[in-house]
Amino acid sequence: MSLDLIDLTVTPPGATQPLFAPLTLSVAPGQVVTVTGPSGVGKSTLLDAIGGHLAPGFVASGRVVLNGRDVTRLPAESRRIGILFQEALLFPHLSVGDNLAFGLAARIRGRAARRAAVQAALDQAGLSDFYDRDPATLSGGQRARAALMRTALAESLALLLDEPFSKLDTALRADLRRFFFGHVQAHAIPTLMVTHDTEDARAAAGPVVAL
Ligand SMILES: Nc1ncnc2c1ncn2[C@@H]1O[C@H](COP(=O)(O)OP(=O)(O)OP(=O)(O)O)[C@@H](O)[C@H]1O
Repeated sequence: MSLDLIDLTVTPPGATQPLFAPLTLSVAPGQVVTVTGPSGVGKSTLLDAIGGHLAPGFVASGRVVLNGRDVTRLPAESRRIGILFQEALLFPHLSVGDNLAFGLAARIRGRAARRAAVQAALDQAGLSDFYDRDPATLSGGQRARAALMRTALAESLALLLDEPFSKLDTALRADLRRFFFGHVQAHAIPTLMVTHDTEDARAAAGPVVAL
């Protein structure tokens, strides 16, 4: 799987200039490209444009190509690009485990096999006993970990991460980086990560692009 951006940029509502110079970039299968840049330059907006989630009034130009297919005009739900926002959201009406199982149905057949895959991810995230918990009862850090694991398990053709590890304490952060980047590599998922954390970039071990 590969992700290609061709002359991609975004102009905010009412502005005459795009936020950043048109970006052309190839993300190889399993590669993690880190995106940095000053506050307000448009890093989160770039991820929104790639995922097809731009807020009303923002206009993108250029192209987004996934596995050689131009997805620029496709709605977000047809792109199969997974996004992990800074404010990690879980579905409030599902248990933590069912949140992680969401999206697994197509890939892993059988309830027991799905439950085992989810439990393994929860164990990895230090959330072993959380399968049946209501997401509303989790701390911010626990929610961030669960959302990270849900994103890892979902069947995405590419992943976009916005400060994915910022809410986690140091020990867990190193563990989850290892898990997440290992997962991305094993499944050959091209990944773009916005971060201010130089340790994140080092662990990702891919190119760094400054907007
Ligand atoms: N509704 C809007 N109308 C016009 N401009 C907007 C609107 N919403 C956001 N912007 C501008 O879009 C720009 C890009 O914001 P974005 O959140 O993508 O930046 P960022 O690089 O991710 O910043 P940070 O590192 O602080 O999260 C900002 O300069 C912001 O002022």
